[in-house]
This record gives sequence, structure tokens and C-alpha cells, in this order.
Amino acid sequence: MSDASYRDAIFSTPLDRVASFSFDERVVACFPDMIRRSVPGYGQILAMLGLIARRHLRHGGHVYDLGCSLGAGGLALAGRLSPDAFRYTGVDLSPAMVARARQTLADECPEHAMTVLEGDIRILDYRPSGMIMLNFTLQFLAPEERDAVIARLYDALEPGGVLVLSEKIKADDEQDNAWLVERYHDFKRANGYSELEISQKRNALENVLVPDTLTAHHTRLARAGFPRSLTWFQHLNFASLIAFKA
Ligand SMILES: C[S@@+](CC[C@H](N)C(=O)[O-])C[C@H]1O[C@@H](n2cnc3c(N)ncnc32)[C@H](O)[C@@H]1O
Ligand SMILES: O=C(O)C(=O)C[C@]1(C(=O)O)C=C[C@@H](O)C=C1
Repeated sequence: MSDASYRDAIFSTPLDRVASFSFDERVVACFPDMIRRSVPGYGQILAMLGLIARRHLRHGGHVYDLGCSLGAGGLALAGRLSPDAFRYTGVDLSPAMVARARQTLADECPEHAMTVLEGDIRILDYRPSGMIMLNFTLQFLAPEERDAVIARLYDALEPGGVLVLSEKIKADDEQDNAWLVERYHDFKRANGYSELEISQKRNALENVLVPDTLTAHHTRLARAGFPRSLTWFQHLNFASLIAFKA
């Protein structure tokens, strides 16, 4: 890999005031390590994206990766599909993420048609697409903004198109939710995060990453017009859904 990646130590020292989490230069520099150690099943979800595209995307179809960060979704597709099989557009609001994603995709898959736009998925002028990936991004939008974005993605999808939506989730039942969150913290401990890192990150994400329940996600997808959606992956309080446009 051309992009140096550092171990995530952002919340490892006591901070007087824990600022709200943001995708700044410091997060970008350690992002591959952070997401791998913080999202249960992240690698498994990425590994399936190419297989889903092979089944659902017509040859040469267009794919969006919204909130693409360093372009991991694009790399996953390029690993499974030939250059003529798809065109990829990653979109991210963070200039530091966009710069690194462009460099990584150019270095790692020079033969593929990969574009990365700096933009806001809430106001993007979407082009018709066969597949849209929204991996751990919707959770960062204000809850009242989520319906409108999903409705616009439904409109952008071509007939037969699919939306892959991966999210941190909340369980419907409070007791179930507490168990999942406790085991999620065990997962983080097992991946080398300290108590201080876990609690400071939790504070930084408060009101920034607001998870929905799976029920809320499926209901929203139906409201936007998707006739069918299912949860195809769940590991603790992280899940991935797929929604089909008729
Ligand atoms: C957890 S990361 C996504 C991880 C990435 N999809 C992956 O698979 O590696 C969330 C990303 O969403 C981006 N983001 C948040 N709000 C956004 C918005 N309104 N428009 C575009 N990108 C946004 C952030 O800058 C960040 O890079
Ligand atoms: O660390 C956490 O508590 C998380 O929720 C993980 C999570 C995410 O789900 O997006 C939060 C922020 C970073 O983008 C990477 C991973």
C-alpha cells in the first residue's frame, strides 16, 4: 500500500475536553486501523460487496460509494470485477479522506474507472446507478435528514438496482441493546483499546453517530419505495442490509 497507516491512538491519553468526533487529518492517518479494530465484521462486509455486485450489477454499470472514506468499497469491487465491469464514484465530505482515497485507488487499481468526489451526499446531484453502497455513513447524518437521502438514492437507482446499507445499530429492546453494547466494548478491549480509549471515543461520538434500530432502517427503506429489503449480515451491534428496487 502506498498510504502509510498508523495505529489508532487518538483517545489514548486523557483529554480535558473530548471534542466531537470528526474525520480530520488525525483520523484519516489511522483510519484503516481504527475501522478494522472498531467495526465487527468490517472485513467480511467488504469481502461480500464484489460478490453482490457480480450478481446484481449489469456489465459496465455505475456504482456509488457514499461516505467512501479511503475508498475501501472501491478496492473491494476492483478486487472482484474486471475494469470493464463497472464504473465507480466514491463521495466524501472530508477533503483529507478524498485526497487519500484518490491516491490509493490510482495506485492500487490504475486500470479501473474510479472517481472520487468531494461532496455532501445530502445535496449531491445523483446520476442513474445500478448499485449504491452506504457503508457506515448514514449513521453520521442527523436522524431527520436520513429519510430524504434514502428517498433520493431510491430515485437514482435504475430498475433492478440495489442499495447496500451498513450501519452501527441499536436493538429494539433496551436489555438486548445493553448486552450488545457491553460485548461490543469487550470486542474493542480484545482489539487492544483501553478503558480510557473506549470511554473517550464513546463521548466523542455522542450525538454525532446516532444509531437506528433495524426496524427503523427497514421501515425507512419501505417508505422510500423499496419493495423489499433484508438484513444479510449482523455481528453484535453492526449490521448490513440490502434493499432491492423493483
Ligand atoms: C465511518 S466512515 C465510512 C467508512 C467507509 N464507507 C468504509 O467502508 O471504509 C464515514 C464517512 O462518511 C463521511 N461523511 C459523513 N457525512 C457525510 C456527508 N454528508 N456527505 C459525504 N460524506 C460524509 C465521513 O467524512 C467519513 O469518511
Ligand atoms: O468506535 C465506535 O464506537 C464506532 O462506532 C465505530 C466507528 C463507526 O461505526 O463508524 C466510528 C467512527 C469511525 O469512523 C470508525 C468506526
